[in-house]
Amino acid sequence: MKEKILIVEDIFIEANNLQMIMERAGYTVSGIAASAEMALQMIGQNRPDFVLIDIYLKGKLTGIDLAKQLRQQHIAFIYLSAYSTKQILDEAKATFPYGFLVKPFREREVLITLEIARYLHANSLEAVMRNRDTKEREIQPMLRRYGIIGESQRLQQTMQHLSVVAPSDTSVLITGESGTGKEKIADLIHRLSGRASKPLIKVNCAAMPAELIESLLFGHEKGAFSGALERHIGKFEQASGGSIFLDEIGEMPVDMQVKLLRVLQEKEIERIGAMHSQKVDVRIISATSRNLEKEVADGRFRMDFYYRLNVFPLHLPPLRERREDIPALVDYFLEMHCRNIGRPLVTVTRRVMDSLILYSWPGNIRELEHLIERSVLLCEGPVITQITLPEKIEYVPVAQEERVKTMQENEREHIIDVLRRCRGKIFGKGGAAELLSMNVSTLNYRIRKLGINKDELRMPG
Ligand SMILES: Nc1ncnc2c1ncn2[C@@H]1O[C@H](COP(=O)(O)OP(=O)(O)OP(=O)(O)O)[C@@H](O)[C@H]1O
Repeated sequence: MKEKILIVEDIFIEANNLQMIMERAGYTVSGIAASAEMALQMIGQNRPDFVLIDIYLKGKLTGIDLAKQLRQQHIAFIYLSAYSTKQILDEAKATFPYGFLVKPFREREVLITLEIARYLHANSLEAVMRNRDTKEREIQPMLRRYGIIGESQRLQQTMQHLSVVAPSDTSVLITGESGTGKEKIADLIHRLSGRASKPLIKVNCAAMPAELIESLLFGHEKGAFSGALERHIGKFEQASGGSIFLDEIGEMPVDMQVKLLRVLQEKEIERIGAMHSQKVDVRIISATSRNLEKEVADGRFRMDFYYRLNVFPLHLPPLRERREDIPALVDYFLEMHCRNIGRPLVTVTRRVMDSLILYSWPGNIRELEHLIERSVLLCEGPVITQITLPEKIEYVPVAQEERVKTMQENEREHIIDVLRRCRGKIFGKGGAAELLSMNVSTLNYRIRKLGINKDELRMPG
């Protein structure tokens, strides 16, 4: 059975025409709403899979207003419109529709647009992450496309939370040590939000001179202070309609925290020297490597500001707490840096990989990335046989032979063990899939993924 579709269109003949097209193609039309308000009511009673929305509607809300709400509810939508100005088109794009149909449309066009929309919706990062059954299989390539490497439970949990918050306008506070990927995650939140077509403006709060912060963030009028030779548009205005990333927010001086709090509450800014304040529509994503709760307790960070920023916290664990991600990250950076300098792929020996897994990575992923980049440049053959880790920094005090096996290594060994017992038989009675209570395709996928080959199935010795 195909999806349920709600049509939001105030011209009866057009709505009726669409309904016929949909039903002929086997879709169920769950209703026709003549306004956005009516549509919201109908969605509350009977949730559709897709909504076709006319942009210009009777009533207070436009189709674009409705779309913003649908995005928050994770319902896919396609716009219908007879004409559109550049401004309307920009606004529509910012809501990330799954399609746009220009009236008058032909049946074939409508059906193809819907097919493509169904595909996009089913394959969006968010959809994949929401569907627990497909997660195992599809989440990695999807995250990889966004340059996020790591299969550890800890990282996956953070990504799950990210997929929930990204499409909304909620303020997010990303915490984690330096180099854990906070900026990368901020990029992803913006790209997965309805604001993706608008700018993401990044501000490093630690790098701004205290006396210039206000003018850099909010802007100033010409002549507002000596040296203000021209009008300056601040970062908040530059981010209009998009997001602002306040990195190292823990470094923000207390007097500026008060001013920023007002911006968050009133959604208004005032250029220095301006007569009036003005509205801004900006989503705030902030990050810190400090423990802000401690900063609040010590009186260095305002509690009210902290709570405003921390509506949705996302934590990135340090690399030493997710060592199982190290091999995949090493391979990723090896491939990336070899490609960058146009040389054939190099690998590392098992011994080198073990030492990388054991190291404590105080600089986290950034440190690992730089080390691999350096090693690729220095390596002359196809294999890196030695990597010198910084001397001053201690190895984790676990002897090599006592190293705790990663979950992947355990899984790999367990699957090999079972396959040996079944003499390589995977499906059918007494096969490995049955013994492991896994379905055959999942087992085959894991075998490929873990790089298990036939030679390993021979009994040792
Ligand atoms: N999961 C990941 N997969 C691949 N690369 C990653 C991942 N996370 C971070 N990186 C890379 O590691 C480097 C550091 O990441 P990023 O700058 O986002 O860290 P950060 O936490 O913002 O650091 P800082 O607090 O010092 O600003 C970047 O080059 C980034 O692309």
